[in-house]
Amino acid sequence: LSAQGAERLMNLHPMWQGPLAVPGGDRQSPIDIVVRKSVLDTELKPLKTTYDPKTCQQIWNNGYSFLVEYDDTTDKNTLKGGPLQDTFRLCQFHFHWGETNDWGSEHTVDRRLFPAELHLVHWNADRYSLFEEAVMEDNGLAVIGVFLKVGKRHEGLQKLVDALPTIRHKDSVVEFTCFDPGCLLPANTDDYWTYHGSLTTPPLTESVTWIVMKQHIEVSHDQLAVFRSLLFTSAEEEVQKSMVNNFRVQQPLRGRTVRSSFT
Ligand SMILES: COc1ccc(C[C@H]2SC(=O)NC2=O)c(OC)c1
Ligand SMILES: [Zn+2]
Repeated sequence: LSAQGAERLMNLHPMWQGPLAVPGGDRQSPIDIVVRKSVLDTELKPLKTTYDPKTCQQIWNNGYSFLVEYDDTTDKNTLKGGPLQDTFRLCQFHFHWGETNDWGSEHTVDRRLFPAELHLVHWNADRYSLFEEAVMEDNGLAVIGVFLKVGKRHEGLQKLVDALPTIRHKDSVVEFTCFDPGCLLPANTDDYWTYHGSLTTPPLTESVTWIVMKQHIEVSHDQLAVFRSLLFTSAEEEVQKSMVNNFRVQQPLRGRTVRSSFT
């Protein structure tokens, strides 16, 4: 199925579109990254991430995806460098995936779809005191995107996969501790694309500096199948809907430049 096919399919799920036109929406996400149109920026620094697994708190199903949340009241989990001037704090990570391995990512690279995409969400702790404030500001958030491919089993992911059956329904939460989000980053984090965009779910605010890794990570078919066993619906609802295709379709570039840290 082509990206267009996935797009047609996506339009069956209006909830993922959110308002089609966002007021002044000229920096919406996700986008297709056209590699040959990206511009090398030699000023881009390597990413610097410091994550403390002990600050992992809980994993929960929010009815869109599942989130792993961290204590972001101190500077224990930080993202610096790359395109960023300030220090950003990790607050959560989550994924987007398809109903089959043929699609599922939000960003595409030369129209190539991946089966899933990881988002590590950070907020600008130098300028704001709360995530909720930063979400509304144009330099408020930095999200690292990592593509997933189906291949060998990801040992570090298994602890998270084993917790998913305990949060099958929307709004279920369980304690989740000692998880190092760094284990989900690819070996090479020096090569990435970066551009200014938005949240990919409502409220779609244009507050995100996107950092999309060139190198993907691999997970097994069975691990990804467990993602698809989650449900969009809460326990009370009579019709249960499996949590799949929770991605937004690519948005117009509107003249933006995608910079690359590599040639
Ligand atoms: C009210 O604040 C919000 C709302 C939604 C999201 C999640 C979106 S944004 C992304 O990258 N992927 C997603 O699914 C968020 O994340 C920073 C922040
Ligand atoms: Zn996301």
